[in-house]
Amino acid sequence: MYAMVAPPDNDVLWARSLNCSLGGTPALSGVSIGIREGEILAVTGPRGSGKTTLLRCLSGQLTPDQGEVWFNSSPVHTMAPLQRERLRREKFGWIAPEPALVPELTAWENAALPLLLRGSSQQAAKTTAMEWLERLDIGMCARKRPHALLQAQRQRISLARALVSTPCVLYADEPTATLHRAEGAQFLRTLTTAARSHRITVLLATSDPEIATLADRAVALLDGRRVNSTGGGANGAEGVTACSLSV
Ligand SMILES: Nc1ncnc2c1ncn2[C@@H]1O[C@H](COP(=O)(O)OP(=O)(O)OP(=O)(O)O)[C@@H](O)[C@H]1O
Repeated sequence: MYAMVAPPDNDVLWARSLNCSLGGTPALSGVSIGIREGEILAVTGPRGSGKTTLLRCLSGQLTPDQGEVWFNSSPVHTMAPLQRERLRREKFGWIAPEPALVPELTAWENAALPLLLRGSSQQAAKTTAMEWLERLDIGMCARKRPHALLQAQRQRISLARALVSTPCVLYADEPTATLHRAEGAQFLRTLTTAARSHRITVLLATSDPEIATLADRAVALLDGRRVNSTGGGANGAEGVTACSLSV
């Protein structure tokens, strides 16, 4: 008999024995993971190792074939689709490898979208979006449309859009994949600093071991399974430095 066990109290996200097949391919096989509140956790592994699938299962975008996903004390794996959608909208932020912005909207309008969709007034949404653009060093781009911006600026706008409603958890799926190395490093410092100063938990999927060192801890995947972790930022030393910055 399979007994359902509640997750540990100090884990904001917790998953047990996730199995997930996509188009007949086993993308995750028996993956268990716990993420503490405020932690920046890197999920590492080569292309096709299951990082995106794990983030999608943990964020309720994908229901695993087997296994449990808990967010605080709520079982995500048994939620109805509408409940999961509300959870994603209200508690989670997502940033993808490509900055998928609405081309007709300005930078601040793109960043404000989650607030407008939640019913915030135009003025309140604009004020908050502008604050986030300033914090992420792209205040000067606020009135420009995506086509007039550099890729690194566009990706910062998608970061502002992901953070504008101060989510509990930010899922960042290879967020620097389309940026040059130096831009990517700067972007990640901004992301981790903003997350730490607002106590936002981060799940950062990356195939780059160097990027994983910015995290507090790293878990590694290979062929859809957990393998020995490859480190993460020296017991949070990076975090201590970043916390002193005022983003
Ligand atoms: N929509 C899909 N249909 C069929 N197979 C898929 C689909 N999406 C992913 N897969 C397969 O599932 C496995 C895990 O893919 P996933 O995208 O989670 O890995 P990843 O580590 O995030 O890789 P990448 O860095 O390339 O995104 C791979 O074998 C991949 O080919």
